[in-house]
Amino acid sequence: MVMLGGKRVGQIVGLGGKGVGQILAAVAAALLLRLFSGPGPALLPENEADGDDDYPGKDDGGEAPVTGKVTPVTIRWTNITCSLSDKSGKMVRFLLKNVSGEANPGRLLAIMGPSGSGKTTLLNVLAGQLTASPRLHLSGLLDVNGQPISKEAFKFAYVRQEDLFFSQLTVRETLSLAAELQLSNKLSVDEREEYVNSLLFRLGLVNCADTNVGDAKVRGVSGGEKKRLSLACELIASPSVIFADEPTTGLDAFQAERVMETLRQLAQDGHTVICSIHQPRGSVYAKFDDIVLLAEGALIYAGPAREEPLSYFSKFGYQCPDHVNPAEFLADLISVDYSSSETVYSSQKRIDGLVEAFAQKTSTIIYATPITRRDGYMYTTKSSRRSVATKKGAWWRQFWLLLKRAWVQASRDGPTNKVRARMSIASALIFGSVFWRMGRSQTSIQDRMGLLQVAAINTAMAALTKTVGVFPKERAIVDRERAKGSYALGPYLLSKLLAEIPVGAAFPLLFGGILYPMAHLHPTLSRFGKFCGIVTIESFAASAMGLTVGAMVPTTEAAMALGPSLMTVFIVFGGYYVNADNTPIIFRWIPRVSLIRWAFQGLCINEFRGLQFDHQHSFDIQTGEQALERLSFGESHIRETLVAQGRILLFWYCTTYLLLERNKPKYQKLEPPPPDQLKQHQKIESPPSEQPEPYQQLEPPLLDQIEPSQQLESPPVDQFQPFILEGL
Ligand SMILES: Nc1ncnc2c1ncn2[C@@H]1O[C@H](COP(=O)(O)OP(=O)(O)OP(=O)(O)O)[C@@H](O)[C@H]1O
Repeated sequence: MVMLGGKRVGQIVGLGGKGVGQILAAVAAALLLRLFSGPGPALLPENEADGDDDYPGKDDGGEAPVTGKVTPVTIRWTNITCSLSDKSGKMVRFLLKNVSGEANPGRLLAIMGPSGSGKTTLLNVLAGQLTASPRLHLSGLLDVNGQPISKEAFKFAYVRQEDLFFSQLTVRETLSLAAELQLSNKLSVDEREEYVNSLLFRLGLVNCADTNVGDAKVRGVSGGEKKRLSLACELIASPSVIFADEPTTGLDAFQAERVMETLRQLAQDGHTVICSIHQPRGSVYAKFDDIVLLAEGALIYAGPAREEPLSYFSKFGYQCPDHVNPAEFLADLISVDYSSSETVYSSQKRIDGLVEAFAQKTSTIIYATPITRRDGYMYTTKSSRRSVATKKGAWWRQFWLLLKRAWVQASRDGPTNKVRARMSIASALIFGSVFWRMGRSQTSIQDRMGLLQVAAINTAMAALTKTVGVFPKERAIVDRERAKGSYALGPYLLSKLLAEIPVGAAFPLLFGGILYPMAHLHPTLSRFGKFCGIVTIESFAASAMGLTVGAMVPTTEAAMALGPSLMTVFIVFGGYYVNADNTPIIFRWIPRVSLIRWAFQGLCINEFRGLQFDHQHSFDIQTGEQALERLSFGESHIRETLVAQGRILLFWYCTTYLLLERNKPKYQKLEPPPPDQLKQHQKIESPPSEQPEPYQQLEPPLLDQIEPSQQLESPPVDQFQPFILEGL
């Protein structure tokens, strides 16, 4: 039995006591989705779909590292160039220009630079996470422990700027679930719990462990705690390298410091930590071991942090005044000052000079340690990001875990559920008042049709807007988790479908339960039951359509615009405004796929069949069957409309599946650098040195020490002294 947070999933989802019918339906749906999702992970690259992980000692029968152990990884990047072209293929600008550097285990490297300087781009390139675009061209070399690698060749964690979580789960539940999904059967329940506790402790999350993560609607943990939770989730698989994109953004100084301290400690534990950061305060800067300074995509400095960059720039006459935060000094030094045309010119000249100066010595990266080749320790592409989905039984295991999460998220989301309940009650009361206790007069026929049409529209719109409002955000989380190989798409979609049934059914039932007696619709219990069944299925079909819309477009705003527009088309062809028999041939297919039309048709058949109306003239409608004839619904049955709605629901679910599968994140390929740069690279790499040399002492600055007020003026480029680091 799957355990999480001390509760049995079977109990939580409440499937056990709901009867065989639900279970059979669940199994049938599972098999269907299983058919679509195939046996393995839905997202992993093909070359990862077979074989076992490679890890040191595997050949000796050793165990794969699971938790806690960190394999040291040195990453070196050389001549990374990223350019952007326009639609015609003409290159328009460089995002990164010949950037080289190195990150070592046990050290915290900060990529610093002004906004738009290329920090995130570089971080993404190093993590192999630069989103693919036909307009981007990326070249360069990336080595891991001295070996050229392709993507995903080492265990890495990527903590992104936005922290995305399921808001209704507590910190502990979030971490436990991530551990269960990622560690699969590698640890026993007790070991896993212990590991989660140790992570909570290590990242200072013990105090908020049982607090909901929260979101914009309901306050949960603080921004800093969220960031540390992101880190904790990423640390589960014991990554060698941790990438963090602007981890302090949006945090107050205290929280920012705590997050950076966590990163520093992780570096001290043996991880290679690389983060991008805009302008840290002095105490944060003091935590960095190495820094890379970027301006407009070009390298201005790469090497040890703290005093070294200050002494490096002082040799060009840029002296950091006493008691000034070095990070601020460096930020000012490499930023363009837009206050006037003169300052723009002079600051740009200064930056160009510094870029030029560093480029002249770029073959001499001034790191303290050389890369040591770990022979016989060849990383392969089958690394940490293997999915548990390839293991036997993993599909069902993922399904139950995700079902539990989806249920917790749906059932605990009090604010959303309250709003939905209020809206259902309010609209039922309004419609019930407008169509209060309809009689059997001739005019009541039109009223009945009008009411059934607005009931169908209201139900569909409520379900659609709820789904498009939340799904794009959830999709971002799921995309990230799937990119890590945590689970396949099939179990996710099926668990979501099943978990949302009880909550999703509650609102149309509430709506029907109030409206039906108020409007005095066909007063038999079985008709009332069928009315509720029709609107409930319609609500699920509209939700499924909302999922497709959410999977189709990138943002909630776009989904909010597209979803209702699409629904309007289905409303027009919903059977009330345009008679099915009068629909132009080219539009005949629309009523067939309109969930509004099938719901309306089902509701009309349910309401009118067997009803007698008061009549005075021979041309009056006397029976409900005659009314149905006028709508061209005379021949059909409720079962037919339910089957049609079921088909529509299935269609939207399958389309969602295919879209999610197709729109999975794709990353830009790193091409080898052009031959001239490659030659340069080979020159740097060979012969490998025995011992690193400290970089050669720079010539004394040609410029006299300048006054602090003049410090950020640019010295003439030709006066820069190139300096050579030998021995790499
Ligand atoms: N896919 C892309 N298409 C077009 N432009 C891009 C793309 N990716 C990045 N850029 C541009 O490249 C530049 C560098 O972006 P990047 O996000 O790396 O900067 P940054 O230093 O991280 O900035 P910030 O500190 O503001 O986050 C920006 O001008 C950005 O607009």
